[in-house]
Amino acid sequence: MNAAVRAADVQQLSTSTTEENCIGGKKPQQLLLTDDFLPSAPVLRDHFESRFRDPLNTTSDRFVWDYWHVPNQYTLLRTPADQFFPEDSYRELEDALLEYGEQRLGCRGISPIWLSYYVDGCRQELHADSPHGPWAFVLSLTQWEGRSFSGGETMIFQPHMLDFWSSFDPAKGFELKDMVTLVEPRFNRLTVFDGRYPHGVRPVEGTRNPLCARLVLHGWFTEPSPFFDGPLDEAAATEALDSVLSPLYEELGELRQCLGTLVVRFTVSGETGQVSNLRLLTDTLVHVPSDPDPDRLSVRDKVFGAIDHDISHAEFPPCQQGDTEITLPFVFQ
Ligand SMILES: O=C(O)CCC(=O)C(=O)O
Ligand SMILES: [Fe+2]
Repeated sequence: MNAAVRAADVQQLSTSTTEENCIGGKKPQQLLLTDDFLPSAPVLRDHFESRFRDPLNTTSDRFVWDYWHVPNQYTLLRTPADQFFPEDSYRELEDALLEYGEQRLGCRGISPIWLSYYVDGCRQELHADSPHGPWAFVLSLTQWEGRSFSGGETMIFQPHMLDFWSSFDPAKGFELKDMVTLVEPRFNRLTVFDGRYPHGVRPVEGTRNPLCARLVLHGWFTEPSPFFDGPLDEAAATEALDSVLSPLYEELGELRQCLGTLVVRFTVSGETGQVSNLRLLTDTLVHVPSDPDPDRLSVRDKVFGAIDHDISHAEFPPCQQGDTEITLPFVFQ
């Protein structure tokens, strides 16, 4: 088996699973890949190269790199991307990430973006980033094809590693590829993953030249928050939503413990105020393993069922100007 994933291999969120629920998926999402993410990626790459092309040129803009070394944990060179790139190029990058976050993840913010390069000896050992936001991202500017180093893949614990014994097979050997998913940082690939899973960057070996290094932009999507896209008056919509959400939150609070973020999106008809097209945008909801529920997926089904039922029956005020899309996150912590 090839341990590296291709974009096509990555799980897509199913929009329909159990008979009673319309929303929901069998498993939480862990990894989302988008190749050819940013049209201006070559411009960013060119800018990086222009700063290193002449190693004997000592203008002050060369002195922006932090050699970040935490013994046995992190070794890489990094700089804040907003100070490194020209304003226009940086704006394009930030806008594309914000748009992706809003449309695809229901997250309205991003953390400050780092630009990091990895030459021989650089790496990130296993760690988890849960406080930073529900999704970590890595946008690669690495010339991956024809690279002169080994390593450099993002490695992410496979979910069964956090529930080791229930899937343990004593008859089978077990190697790195069976424990982690390796994602190649191909040029202009956006890798988005649930940073709560232990993850890292495999040691880069073989080049000391920044022009040949692993080069990535990275950070976190933050602020899962409700937003409204359409003509419905936000104050009126909020009032209608609140009357559904109070009992729903109470109901969800009584369920067994879950951790993660669910984001749903639905359409409110301008004509009738009724809800349709309720769907799940993202889902990282996991059942807390120490909670003694023999059927560990059932709590997810209960959550989906409650949200589905209550949101589908919400009544919004009609709005002559047309339909409104509402995005609504549920954060379980
Ligand atoms: O560069 C990567 O692939 C992962 C980066 C990461 O995990 C981090 O910056 O926390
Ligand atoms: Fe990380």
